[in-house]
Amino acid sequence: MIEAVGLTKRYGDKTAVYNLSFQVRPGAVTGFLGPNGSGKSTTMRMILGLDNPTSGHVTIGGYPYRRLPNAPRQVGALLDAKAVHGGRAARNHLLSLAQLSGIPARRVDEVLGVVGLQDVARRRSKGFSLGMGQRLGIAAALLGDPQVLLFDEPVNGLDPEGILWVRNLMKSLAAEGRTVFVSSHLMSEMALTADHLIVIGRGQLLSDMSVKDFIAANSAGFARVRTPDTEPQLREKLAGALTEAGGHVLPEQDGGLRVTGLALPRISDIAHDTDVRLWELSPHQASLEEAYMRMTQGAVDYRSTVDQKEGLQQPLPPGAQPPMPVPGQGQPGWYAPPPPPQGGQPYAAQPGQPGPYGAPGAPGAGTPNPYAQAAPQAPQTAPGQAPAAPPAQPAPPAAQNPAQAPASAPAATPAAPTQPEDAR
Ligand SMILES: Nc1ncnc2c1ncn2[C@@H]1O[C@H](COP(=O)(O)OP(=O)(O)OP(=O)(O)O)[C@@H](O)[C@H]1O
Repeated sequence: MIEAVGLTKRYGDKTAVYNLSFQVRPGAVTGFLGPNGSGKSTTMRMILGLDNPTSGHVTIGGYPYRRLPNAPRQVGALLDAKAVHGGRAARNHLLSLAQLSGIPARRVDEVLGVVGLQDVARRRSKGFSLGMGQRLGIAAALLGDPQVLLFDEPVNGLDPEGILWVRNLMKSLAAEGRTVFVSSHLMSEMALTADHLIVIGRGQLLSDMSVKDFIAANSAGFARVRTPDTEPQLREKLAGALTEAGGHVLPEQDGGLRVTGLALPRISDIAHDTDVRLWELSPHQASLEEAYMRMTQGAVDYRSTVDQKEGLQQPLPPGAQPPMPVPGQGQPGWYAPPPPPQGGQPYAAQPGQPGPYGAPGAPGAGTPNPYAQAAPQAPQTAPGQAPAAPPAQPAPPAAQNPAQAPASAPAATPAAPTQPEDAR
């Protein structure tokens, strides 16, 4: 098991990871998610003893990595697939790692077979494609047949066959009782691979729960309703009746309606009572991607301005803040994001009403939220709005202790060594 307690890492005045506590348990694939720059790699490096925490600690099986007896046999890691000597043949690269850890040469050939590189084992890795490099990094991680495995973006650059292979590999490693901790930005892939999720934003814990619970906590099911295309007035009639009955109705691009707050049989009864025929009435559950986007929306540091224009970012009413995640909690009652509107802002909330996606006010209202992004153009005092956001950077509660300044390059190196960030 990996256990982090109050893990904090500062680089000068930049807080990369702040007060992070979590456990990664054996027998499951635990996904590690967060927007760009949220501190995933920094956390992994601290787990592997490549960076020293500014405060807090992290252990593997009860030991800090550097004090683990025979660490390369217990922990395997893929942090940066490019961190290999390109002039060396793949097999020689693995052989040198094996020799350093007292691992027999036959294991090198075994792992080359496992990752499918046996035919190119004698080729120099500098000629490898991105995907072949990833496979070599995974082979290095598997070399010591370790109980604990960390993978930072393992499917990066892999083709669909390779992605499927990694998915099955992760699952089978976990099924053997190993601890598998894997970061990824590919939500659809994580939904298929991970059992449990740890989500961070701006270095802090946003969520620690099963994939199923994460989706349930950060989204709500909705019903899709379609009335006959040939009679648009029926759609308006039904939308009015559903709203009157307490439903929350959003138009969809194809002319359908997205309804929350009413059970399917009730929607059917209302349609019947108002004399509206239905062409569709179907239940829907948000995807992991939708739930993740909703959870992390307030903790994204780098966002394209084009995304907003194209509707890839959810539209908000003028002046409103993005929904604010609450560390360690889900956000019950949030609905799956609606499709991008066809121009205009059809979902604008009325002052004093819940947000356009059914968010019942700002989650965690009254609690300072370190993740909310400042929206400089937003007026802060209009009624019915989320409260003003605190500064974008998480504010450290205490001044940094000079005695705990970031350490210099560590001596220990995991199975797939990387250049320690501190040493750069
Ligand atoms: N050696 C360093 N010196 C200064 N700042 C650093 C250093 N390493 C990381 N950071 C900063 O710490 C923050 C977290 O970076 P990190 O690489 O851990 O994020 P990440 O979640 O892995 O991002 P990505 O998903 O883009 O890989 C970033 O703001 C980054 O710029």
